[in-house]
Amino acid sequence: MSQYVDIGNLKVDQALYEFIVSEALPESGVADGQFWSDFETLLNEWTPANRFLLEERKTIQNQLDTWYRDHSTGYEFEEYKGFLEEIGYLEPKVDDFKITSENVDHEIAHQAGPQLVVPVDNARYALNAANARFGSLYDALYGTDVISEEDGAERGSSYNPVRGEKVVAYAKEFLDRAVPLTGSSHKDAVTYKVTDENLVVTLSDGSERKLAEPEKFKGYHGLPEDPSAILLENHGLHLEIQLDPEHPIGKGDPAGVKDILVESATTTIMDCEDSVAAVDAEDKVRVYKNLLGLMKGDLTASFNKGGREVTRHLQPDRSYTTPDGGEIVLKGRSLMFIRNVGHLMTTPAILDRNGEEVPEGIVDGIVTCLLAKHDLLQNGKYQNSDAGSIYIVKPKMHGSKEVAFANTLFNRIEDMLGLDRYTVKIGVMDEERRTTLNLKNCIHAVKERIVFINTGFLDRTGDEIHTSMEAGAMIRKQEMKTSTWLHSYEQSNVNVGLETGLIGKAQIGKGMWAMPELMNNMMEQKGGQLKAGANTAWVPSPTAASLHALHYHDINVKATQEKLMENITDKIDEILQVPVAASTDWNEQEIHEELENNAQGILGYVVRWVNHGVGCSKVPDINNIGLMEDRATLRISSQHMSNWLHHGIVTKEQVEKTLRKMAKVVDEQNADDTQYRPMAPDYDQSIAYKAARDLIFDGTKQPNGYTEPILHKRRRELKEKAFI
Ligand SMILES: CC(=O)SCCNC(=O)CCNC(=O)[C@H](O)C(C)(C)COP(=O)(O)OP(=O)(O)OC[C@H]1O[C@@H](n2cnc3c(N)ncnc32)[C@H](O)[C@@H]1OP(=O)(O)O
Ligand SMILES: O=CC(=O)O
Ligand SMILES: [Mg+2]
Repeated sequence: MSQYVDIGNLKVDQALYEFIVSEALPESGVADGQFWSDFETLLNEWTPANRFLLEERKTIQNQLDTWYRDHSTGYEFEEYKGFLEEIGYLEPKVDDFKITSENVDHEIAHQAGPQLVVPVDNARYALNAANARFGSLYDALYGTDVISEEDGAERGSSYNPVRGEKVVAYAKEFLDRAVPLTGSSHKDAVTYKVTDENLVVTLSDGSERKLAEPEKFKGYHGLPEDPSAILLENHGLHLEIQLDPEHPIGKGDPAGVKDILVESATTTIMDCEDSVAAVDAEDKVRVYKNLLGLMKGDLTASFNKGGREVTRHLQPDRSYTTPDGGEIVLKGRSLMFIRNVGHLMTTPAILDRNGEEVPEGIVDGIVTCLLAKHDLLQNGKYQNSDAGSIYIVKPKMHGSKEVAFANTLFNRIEDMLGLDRYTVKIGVMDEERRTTLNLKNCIHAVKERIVFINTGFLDRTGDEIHTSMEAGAMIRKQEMKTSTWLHSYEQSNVNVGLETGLIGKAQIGKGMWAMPELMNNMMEQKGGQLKAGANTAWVPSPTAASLHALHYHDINVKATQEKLMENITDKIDEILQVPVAASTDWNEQEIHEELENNAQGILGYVVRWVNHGVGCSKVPDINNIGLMEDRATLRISSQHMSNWLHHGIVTKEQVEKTLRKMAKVVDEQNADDTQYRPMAPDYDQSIAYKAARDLIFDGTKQPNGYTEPILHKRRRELKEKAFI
């Protein structure tokens, strides 16, 4: 239960207060008294504007609901578009402009590469993510389905040499594409050595080869005639051939190659939003503590792995001898962004002068920038931003006024923390329909500090369903992925990013691969995001980052973007194609499948969120494929079920029955977890089950279809019960 400290007219939760005063403020150059008085002023000034924007969301949604109901027998597209313009949903477009963001780190401005996302409340995972700048390609291949288990290549519990051979063959074929030898293959190499500042590779027939592009050789470890590592670079990304003829793997390799390290997550998003469950000050402090540890470089996590106690720290930088005998130092860690929460929620961590919870987005903005200031002041062991910037990702904003609000907030935070103007950079999630349609205006509102746009297609799909809830029954969830609106939204995002000058200054990013176990499919499909114009795309794990990194070697992202610049067209009319089903004559089996799949995902995710405070989980779907579920995927499933219920495709009884059935399935899936509290058979006693029900039965009433109001309420209810 919260104990509050009175600071001016604010009531600040004791735990948060103590963390800020004793850990976050010292050495930040910001004085305690001034900090709290500025905090209060900022809240007084900007809470009303925040509330106003949320009211505007409601007004717009009500107008849309009414319009769709009034046009239930059909409408002309131009009439619809005219209505959207009239209510300000479609904004008048700003004149052409280019962004002017400065002091942007190389990894964002110039280097195309994977972007890893991690729930920052989990120190073990967050450290792993920050360290995922380099990863073992052999491990990523061996441990995933990229290498098939056919012909004796099963994963098994001990090392399988047949599988090992396939891994090595795959990796060397990759080397032949990324850093080819003149007229030969890395498969034929028997030694790698450095002669006259060049990489010289001897083949089994005794002949010698050089790299087809010798300048790709960047450095080495060990002696030139007997190196233990060779550093290469392709498309700006590094890879390291590790040599050790004594190593169990190196021993079996003609050239003693024991592994190939690949530069993987060039950037990482430390997530305070959809992948965490932070409902009160206690949770927020856990999130902030980890972030401070990451910014100062002293975060550690100790845990038992495979029967051994392990303590994880941040990785140091990597140093190599250059071909001419000098030194090259590479960053050992991924460049970190911090994703704040959006404008919607309030937090009980601080109460204002009226005793009301304050906007969580404002608290996140102030506190996370304060934490990141330690990086700028070089108070820690390592440097995150060499360019002196703080990178904040702002999710779930609707239209340019909301982005402008974030911009003003960041101005105020900079003033409050003694930071130069535009030190705080912003990554804008393009994940709400009103932002997609007005993206150029949104970018304009932050043109001096924007460092990315990203198609968060998961939230965006949830918003698509909720926005047009009254328009009719939506197509099936799986069909959304190939629908017109989604395809044009993705294209439009790239077009607008290119048009407003993001190349060389900011990232054009694409969304999450939400099937962490289907890495082979990822390898087949995720390169498509780069061909479509992105220079970064989200991955759910370090392993996925190492594998996705190969796409950046195979595809010349910069050339692709430049080519796409030649064909920029307006996609608004296609984006406005509402995904209402043309026909609703799905058979019983199809309806059943849709319901069960959604219900299983919802329950499987919500039970861990509400009962255990876990914000991101791998939950099996009805085909038993583990899917990454977070609040955005929950938004889709719950809104989809609400939509079908609302339009009579399914009945309340059918939904209740499905929920009860799937709750048992989820209980069984969690049977091995001793901490797990089953939902069946006392469904009415399970707070988690009730949360899942609310999300569906009250889904049409949730603000923009968001799941956080219900999740927070139910999690707090559970925490209070546990406290009593
Ligand atoms: C729509 C959106 O907003 S998407 C953004 C939000 N989503 C995310 O952030 C996804 C983050 N990913 C995750 O949380 C996890 O990968 C999950 C929940 C999907 C799967 O987690 P698990 O079932 O524990 O994964 P699994 O057992 O396969 O792997 C665990 C190992 O991988 C590591 N790992 C998994 N995901 C990550 C990650 N994102 N970052 C760093 N390490 C990770 C863990 O540290 C662990 O390794 P360790 O034992 O050495 O510490
Ligand atoms: O935040 C990402 C999304 O897809 O939503
Ligand atoms: Mg999102």
